[in-house]
Amino acid sequence: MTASTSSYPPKISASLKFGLKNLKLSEHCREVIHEYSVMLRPVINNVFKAMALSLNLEENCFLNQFGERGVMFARFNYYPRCPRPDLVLGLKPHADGSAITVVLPDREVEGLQFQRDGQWFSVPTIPNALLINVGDQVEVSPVLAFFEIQRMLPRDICTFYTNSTSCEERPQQFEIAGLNLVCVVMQIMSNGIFNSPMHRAVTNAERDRISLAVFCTSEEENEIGPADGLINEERQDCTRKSGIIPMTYFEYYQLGKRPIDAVKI
Ligand SMILES: O=C(O)CCC(=O)C(=O)O
Ligand SMILES: [Fe+2]
Repeated sequence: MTASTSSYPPKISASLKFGLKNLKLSEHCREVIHEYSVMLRPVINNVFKAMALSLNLEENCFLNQFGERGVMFARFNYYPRCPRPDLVLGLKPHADGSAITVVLPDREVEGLQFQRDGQWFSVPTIPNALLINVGDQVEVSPVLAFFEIQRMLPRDICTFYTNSTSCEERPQQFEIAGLNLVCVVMQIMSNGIFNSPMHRAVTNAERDRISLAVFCTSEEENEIGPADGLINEERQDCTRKSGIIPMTYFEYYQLGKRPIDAVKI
């Protein structure tokens, strides 16, 4: 599997369309993804620390729950251009099930939108920036932090995108090392203070759009609970003890439900 062009997104072999289930990552792509995940770790650590400090908590309290071996899984999204974006679902409204999600949005094409007060707002493109979706503090506005990074992913990582331009075909997503049970960790660890915002992705009439979302979830065996200092007389524990949801994230997704609702008391 090789990138056949230096354009962004690159054109790829049509054979990918038939073999997504059996998709084997080339050695080089594995290395790139690994390198990217290693580079993300200090970014993630800093975000967790900043979130804790913003609540006047001990700076490692979220990080400790996330664990040394927190899990990351990557989703490559490809949204083919469509002459009637109004008729096409890009990525339907959802809240991520991760603790935090690091999104590498398309450099040039907008498409990601967040909901506030029932209205959708587009996230502007900022070249060479990562978007960290850490939920919103007052239940209405997403807190997005943009981190300039020195370099973007090498382009051939994009060989995993399908190359359909048909708007009948739903945008493709596939995961690497996906999880079946996902917990809405951040909302739980912060006892409902940071809420994961609803967001969606829309398609573009003229241009294809791509993005890479890396979902960071806590170590699988960790039991998640509100951080010390966040439960008091005014604010009781508002989630069930274990953050694990008894149904898979994607079953909720299909039903258009929010997984967090399953663990709220
Ligand atoms: O395509 C995007 O910019 C966002 C993708 C996203 O929200 C997701 O994969 O969960
Ligand atoms: Fe998302």
